[in-house]
Amino acid sequence: MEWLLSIFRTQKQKQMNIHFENVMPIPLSGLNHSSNSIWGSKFSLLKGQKVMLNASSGKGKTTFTHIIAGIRKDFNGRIQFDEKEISSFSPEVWAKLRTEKVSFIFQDLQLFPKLTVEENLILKNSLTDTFTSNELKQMLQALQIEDKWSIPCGILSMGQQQRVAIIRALCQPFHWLIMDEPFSHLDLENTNKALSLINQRANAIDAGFILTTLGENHNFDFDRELNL
Ligand SMILES: Nc1ncnc2c1ncn2[C@@H]1O[C@H](COP(=O)(O)OP(=O)(O)OP(=O)(O)O)[C@@H](O)[C@H]1O
Repeated sequence: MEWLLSIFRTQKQKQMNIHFENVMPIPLSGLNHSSNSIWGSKFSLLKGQKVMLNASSGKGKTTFTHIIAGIRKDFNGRIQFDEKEISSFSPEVWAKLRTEKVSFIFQDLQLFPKLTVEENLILKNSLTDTFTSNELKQMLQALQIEDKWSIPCGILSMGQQQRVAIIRALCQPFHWLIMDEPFSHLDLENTNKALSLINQRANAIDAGFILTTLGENHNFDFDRELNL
């Protein structure tokens, strides 16, 4: 790793595993899937693993992330967070999970466009008081957008917005960080910096992450590669 940010406090947590059994989204169930596709198969993602899900457009990357986020329930099969089946979770359980255990970067980012970078970050960070203002600024600096602190997110470039969304997703405790094509508007240098930041934060808290991509090269040694 080329640089290290010193703000990430080491925090050991009892992390969770994710188990998949014969998961098949209903809209994709009539299609042919390759023999190494995760759809319809049985596998587990173990705590702390760094996972890449690589598939071409339309294969179901977003569907996969939305199913894990509890946003979509139109699938057959079972998914368990440790021994608990996610289809049984109430909205309250999902809300607690999303604050404390699973963080997401959705493809459409879901930033508040009229709010500044600072306001977008503080809104999320204040739920768990994970970082100080100064630490947030250091993360912006690490991703070369420190001059955007007071700028409304809606007028940033897409690549700048992606970097804000990445930092925002780090502003909570998590066992897993799920990211749907988070670097699609970033050049290689910024992709490497962002992935390094994510990895440092994940390592500090023993967390894992799942990153979907369209097959771009990442200068990173993933523990596991999944296909659709
Ligand atoms: N609710 C739905 N009803 C019917 N078909 C759907 C539904 N949601 C997704 N699909 C279909 O499932 C397929 C996978 O969509 P998805 O958005 O998950 O792909 P993706 O791999 O993320 O694509 P991209 O890389 O272009 O973002 C597409 O053919 C899409 O039209």
